[in-house]
Amino acid sequence: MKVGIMGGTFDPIHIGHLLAAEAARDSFGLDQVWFMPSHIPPHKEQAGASGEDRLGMVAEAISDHPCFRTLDIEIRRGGVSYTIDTVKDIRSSFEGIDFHFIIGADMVNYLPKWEGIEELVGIMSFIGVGRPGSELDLEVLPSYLKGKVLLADMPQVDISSTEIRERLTTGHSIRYMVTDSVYDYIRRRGLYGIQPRRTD
Ligand SMILES: Nc1ncnc2c1ncn2[C@@H]1O[C@H](COP(=O)(O)OP(=O)(O)OP(=O)(O)O)[C@@H](O)[C@H]1O
Ligand SMILES: O=C(O)c1ccc[n+]([C@@H]2O[C@H](COP(=O)([O-])O)[C@@H](O)[C@H]2O)c1
Repeated sequence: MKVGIMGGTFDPIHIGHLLAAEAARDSFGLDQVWFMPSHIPPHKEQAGASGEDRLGMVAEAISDHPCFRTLDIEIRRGGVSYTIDTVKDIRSSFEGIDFHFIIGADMVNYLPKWEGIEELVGIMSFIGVGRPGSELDLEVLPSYLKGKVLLADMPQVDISSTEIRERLTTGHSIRYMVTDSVYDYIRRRGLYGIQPRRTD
């Protein structure tokens, strides 16, 4: 079985994440994609929403896709979510699965700085997708990453969780940047500084 892992902070999950996962699934015939929110993201500020809410939003966003699942291993483990630790854990729990880690172009360029990256590429490959604002040039990657990053075509969307949080705190619409179900979750829970309110 071929599984893509879509790791992220998902603060909140948006359509860029969903398109990336679907492009990877479609391009490489993945049987499933597991969405895995980090607890504390490495090399980035701690998320604004709790792990429970970020996992809840992910579950809402992917509920209608037959091949998408959530994976709460990093939220449960706590601490800083280094991918090398996670991959070693899941490798022993899910023997025989061929794992591919899905990342946007910004993360492809950042791969050489990942903890234990040389060991990590010996365990699994990466699927990279384009993202506006980040040049995707595999030629500039160090030799140990050559052939380890496969590319999936996706319609590029210039959306980030940062922009969504900023729009919410300044009272602007985020409709269509996230699924309706995520929008409802944010309103129901009063996340990112908005007043909680019923959505029914
Ligand atoms: N619009 C997008 N297009 C393609 N890939 C994306 C897009 N947004 C995020 N990704 C990728 O999804 C993964 C998880 O991203 P993350 O949850 O940090 O979202 P983000 O929008 O980059 O968040 P933030 O703005 O808070 O930094 C990363 O590999 C990232 O490159
Ligand atoms: O292990 C690392 O050193 C590492 C460094 C940067 C990012 N990652 C992982 O890459 C995924 C996307 O990261 P982010 O910061 O865009 O949410 C997420 O699963 C992170 O845990 C992992």
